[in-house]
Amino acid sequence: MTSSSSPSQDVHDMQHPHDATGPAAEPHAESLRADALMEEDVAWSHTVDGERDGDQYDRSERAALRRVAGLSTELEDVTEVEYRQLRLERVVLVGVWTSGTAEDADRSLAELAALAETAGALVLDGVVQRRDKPDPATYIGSGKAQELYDIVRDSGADTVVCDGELSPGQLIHLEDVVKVKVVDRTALILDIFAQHAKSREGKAQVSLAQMQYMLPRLRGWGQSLSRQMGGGGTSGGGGMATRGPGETKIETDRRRIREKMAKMRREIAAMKTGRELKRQERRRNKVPSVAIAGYTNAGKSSLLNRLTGAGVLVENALFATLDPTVRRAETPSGRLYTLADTVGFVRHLPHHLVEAFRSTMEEVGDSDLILHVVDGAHPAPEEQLAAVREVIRDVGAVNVPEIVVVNKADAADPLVLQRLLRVEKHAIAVSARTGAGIGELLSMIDEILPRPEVELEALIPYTQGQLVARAHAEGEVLSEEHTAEGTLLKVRVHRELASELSTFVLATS
Ligand SMILES: Nc1nc2c(ncn2[C@@H]2O[C@H](COP(=O)(O)OP(=O)(O)OP(=O)(O)O)[C@@H](O)[C@H]2O)c(=O)[nH]1
Ligand SMILES: [Mg+2]
Repeated sequence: MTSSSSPSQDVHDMQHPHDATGPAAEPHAESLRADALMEEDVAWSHTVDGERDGDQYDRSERAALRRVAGLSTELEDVTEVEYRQLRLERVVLVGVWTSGTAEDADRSLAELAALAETAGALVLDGVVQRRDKPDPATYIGSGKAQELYDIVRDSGADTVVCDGELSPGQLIHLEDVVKVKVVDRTALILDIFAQHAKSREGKAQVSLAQMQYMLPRLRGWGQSLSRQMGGGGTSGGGGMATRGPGETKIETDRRRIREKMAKMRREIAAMKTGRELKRQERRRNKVPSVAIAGYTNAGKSSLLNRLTGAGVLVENALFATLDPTVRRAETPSGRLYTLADTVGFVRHLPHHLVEAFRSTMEEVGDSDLILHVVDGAHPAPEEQLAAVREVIRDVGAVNVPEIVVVNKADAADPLVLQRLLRVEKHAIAVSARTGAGIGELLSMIDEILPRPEVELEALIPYTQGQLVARAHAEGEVLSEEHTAEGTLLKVRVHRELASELSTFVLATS
């Protein structure tokens, strides 16, 4: 699998948000290789019309579904009720700029805008206030909050999104001033994650993180909840002040949420065991693993597609990928390895999510090599590199070798590329889109991946064909000759396989 077949990296530059109804958009999951190694994967999906594949259909479908308001009145669905409420439509962004340059502040707000758009919102306006620290009561100062109210009223926004994590009190107070819903960056990211998670485990993790986030804020948002459940009557319009009889109800809700969280944790632990077993299986087979990590939207999935020809969802949206995808790949010298796509990083990833997605991160920490993808065309690639490394360090993946893959070389400023390549030891500029640099990247991977430690020569009888197959799959075949007595192999293998081959070995070196 080299760069020869690479479907549709570009399709998502064309916007086709909610129109996935035509026959061309049908998911075409074609099981090309049901490899035991990759059992945990969904079937490889292949692009049929050069434009869309199953995953992408999925994504459009998810986006379309999101707009259907299906509010349940069951308490079991408490998180769903609350989070459906979070469906953003027309938003105004607000940030507090405490340190750094004005450009830093603008960039941070631009990223918030991208996040909001990814969540399906229309961004109407954005304001930044310079302050030493956020106002303890209303996040931005009270004068600014009034101005914000004017902007909200004039623009017809229905939501304010703050560029930070706000305390429950700050959310309530600011809502009282601006008279529309106020959400913070954390809630926004959780919302995006909730929209994108696909696997059972991913969904469970996100919903656990949402509950964790919600628990201390239940009082504020609880009003809509009691409205949902109390058969109406208590709602008092704008503010969040009406509590009264809901107070004890909130207590009950809290308890039920805690119980649900405990149950969820147990379920997640069980799912984790299953995944862990598969990972061990791969490790036992000594298949080296490569993890693709990097800032969100850097082009990780595009790179995976380019390297393996897998039809993974690529989208110009943040957090398009939320479930770890593992594919098999082969080095130019014919060695097999696994290549894992991972969830993107973002600055100030909500803490609950770092916890929740520790599993993906563990995959990164556990790998033999990290391909750290960075968007060379981004205005501040160094910042992205640093932000990602912080998380990698957080999960203890410090001793894994890393290749910095500076992607989007086709669109990047050559000077920026030069600068990055000079600073980073193991770095290469590539374009997942055009394929430039991919050949060299493959050779670099080949060089760095650990090699099996035993080199031997064996004459394997034709009745033992499965051993020859394993030598190819798990080892590195240096030469192969078909003689009258059997297959003469010069091969480099790991110890276990070496001992299984021992009866046929002619020479070891
Ligand atoms: N110009 C250019 N654009 C690219 C290249 N690689 C990827 N892109 C675009 O960058 C956007 C993001 O690509 P993805 O592969 O989805 O990025 P990702 O890192 O997987 O993103 P998340 O899963 O959302 O974290 C898409 O619009 C791609 O078409 C490249 O080499 N050149
Ligand atoms: Mg992706």
